[in-house]
Amino acid sequence: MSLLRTRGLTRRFDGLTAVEDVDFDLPEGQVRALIGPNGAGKTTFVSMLCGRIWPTCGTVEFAGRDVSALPAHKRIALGMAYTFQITSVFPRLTVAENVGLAARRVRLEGEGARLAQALKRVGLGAHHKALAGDLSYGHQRLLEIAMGLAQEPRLLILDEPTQGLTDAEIDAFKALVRALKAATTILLIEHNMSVVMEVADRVTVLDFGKVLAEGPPAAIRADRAVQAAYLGAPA
Ligand SMILES: Nc1ncnc2c1ncn2[C@@H]1O[C@H](COP(=O)(O)OP(=O)(O)OP(=O)(O)O)[C@@H](O)[C@H]1O
Repeated sequence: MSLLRTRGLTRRFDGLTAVEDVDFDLPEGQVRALIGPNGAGKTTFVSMLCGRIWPTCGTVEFAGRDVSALPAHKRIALGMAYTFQITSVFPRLTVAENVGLAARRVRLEGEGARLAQALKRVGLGAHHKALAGDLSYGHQRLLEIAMGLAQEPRLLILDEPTQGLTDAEIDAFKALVRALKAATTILLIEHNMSVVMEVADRVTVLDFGKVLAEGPPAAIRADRAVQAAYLGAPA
């Protein structure tokens, strides 16, 4: 059974259709990469999954339930966690306080061991007392992932998690995704193809708001239509 499913998901902004009629199925336990050229509709699509923006039409189902009309905090309570380019990090709180706040959003008590574990998993264990705003950009990205993990989600949605990370941090991120895989379904928007090739079970390609291709990473990389979309040329 799909943990996440959309049918006919569409979003228009004024005259522009950012996401058009997307049917998407993500089985439990899978790591799925969502890729596509700039402006393809990736962030708009995942924003509708999370309830950050409303679709123009279409449905989102999560864990067998139609969540299309649920606001974001109710989807989080059902087990959907997401990161959107450090938008949820409070810079004047400590790293530990940020993770504790994230856990309490799903009414999980911020009990020390679990929160420490979330920080350790992303390699920030030694930084728990630091002010979040004093962390490097890459560390703030990792903190946001720890905040998601502290919610013990069934589905973790990551919007460009490796953007701004150093090579060493990217390697740590790849290891983290492999380690999480047994317990958490992951959907990640990713521009770095080495990350996609190494961690994704399957890849969905969006282009002009529509699904252009879906399949295993190696097949997607070899797909002429996908290559053409990135070059902006017809296949
Ligand atoms: N709030 C908005 N108002 C108007 N147009 C928008 C809005 N948000 C997104 N768009 C447009 O929708 C299209 C898809 O944007 P989106 O950010 O979802 O693409 P993306 O694939 O995530 O791009 P990128 O890889 O550059 O982040 C773009 O043409 C964008 O300009």
